[in-house]
Amino acid sequence: MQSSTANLRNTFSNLMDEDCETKKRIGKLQSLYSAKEIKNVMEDGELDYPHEKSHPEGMSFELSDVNFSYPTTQKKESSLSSVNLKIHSGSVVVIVGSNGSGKSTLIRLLSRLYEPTSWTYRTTSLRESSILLSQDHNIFPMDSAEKGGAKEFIEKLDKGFDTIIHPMVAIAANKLEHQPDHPLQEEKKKISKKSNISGGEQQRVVAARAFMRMNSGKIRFVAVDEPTSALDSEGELQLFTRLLEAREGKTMVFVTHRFGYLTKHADMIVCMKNGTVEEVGTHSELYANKTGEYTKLYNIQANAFLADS
Ligand SMILES: Nc1ncnc2c1ncn2[C@@H]1O[C@H](COP(=O)(O)OP(=O)(O)OP(=O)(O)O)[C@@H](O)[C@H]1O
Repeated sequence: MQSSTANLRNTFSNLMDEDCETKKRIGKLQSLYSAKEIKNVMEDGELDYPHEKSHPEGMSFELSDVNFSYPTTQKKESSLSSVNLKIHSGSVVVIVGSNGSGKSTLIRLLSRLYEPTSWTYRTTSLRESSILLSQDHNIFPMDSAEKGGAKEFIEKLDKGFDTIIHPMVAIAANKLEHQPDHPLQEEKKKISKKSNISGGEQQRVVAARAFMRMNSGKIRFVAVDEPTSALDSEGELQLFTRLLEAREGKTMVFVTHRFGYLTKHADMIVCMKNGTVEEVGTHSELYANKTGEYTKLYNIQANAFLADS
C-alpha cells in the first residue's frame, strides 16, 4: 500500500503582501515543510483563513509537483502524478478529461477531502470558506432554496418545505435495534416514511444548500464536481448561470464531462489525462491544437450531437 504523498500548497499572495506578521508565520511554517513531508506527518495549519474584509478575493492555489495515491488503493500508479498548477484568485476553472484521469481527485485535494502532508491554514477555517458540490452527497432535512432549482418540486410535495427527505434519525436508529429503550427509538417512530425524490431533484437540493452557505459571506472557494449529472438541460443551464452570477469574490472550480456553456465561460480549462495535467488554456487556445486531448474529447461530443440531429 502506497501512502499519500501529496505535496500541496495553497498560496495567498495578497495576504502575504498585506500582513507582515502573517508573512513571518507562514515563512516559519514553510521552513518546516520539508521536515514534515519526510516524516509524512499531517499538521493542521495555525492560521484562520482571512476574513472577507481583509481578503475579499477568491482563494488562489498553487500545486507544485503534486503526487497523490489513495491510502486504500491497490493500484501501483498514483491517481495524480507531478501535477503543477496555478489557480488565480477569482477565476473560473473547468477540469475535463476522460474517466479515471484524476479530475475528482484533484478537486478533492483542493477541497481537502484528502489531506496533503502540510498546510498553512486551519482545516476548520478553510472549510468555512469553501463549498464542495459533488456527486456523493447526503441530503439533510429542511434544505431548500430557489437558486438551487429546488423550490418548484418541493412545493409539490405533500408536506412542502416540511418534508423530511432522508430521515437521518431513522438511519442511526436502525443501528440500535437491540436497544429498545434508546431515546432515538422514539424519534424513529415519529418518522412515518421516507420521501423518495429523484436523482435530479436531490442535486437541486444539494445546490440549494450551497447557495444557502454562500449567504454566510465567508465563501471564497466553490468546488463543483459534476453536480449536474442527473439534471435536465434546462436545470443544468440554470444552475451554472446562477453559480456564475454568484462568482464575485470567489474562485470556482468545476469538474464536468459536458462541454459547452461552462467550458466557453472558463478563464482556464485544465485537461487531465492518466493522472497528469495534459493541457491548460482557454477553450480557443486548447481547441487550436487539433491533435490535443481537449480537441479529441470536444469533437467526440460535438460529433455525437451532430449525428443525433
Ligand atoms: N476512493 C478511491 N480509492 C482508491 N482509488 C480511487 C478512489 N477514487 C478514485 N480512485 C482512482 O484514482 C484514479 C483517478 O480517479 P478520479 O475519480 O479522480 O478520476 P475522474 O477523472 O474524476 O474520473 P470520472 O470521470 O470517471 O469521474 C482512478 O484510477 C481511480 O480508480
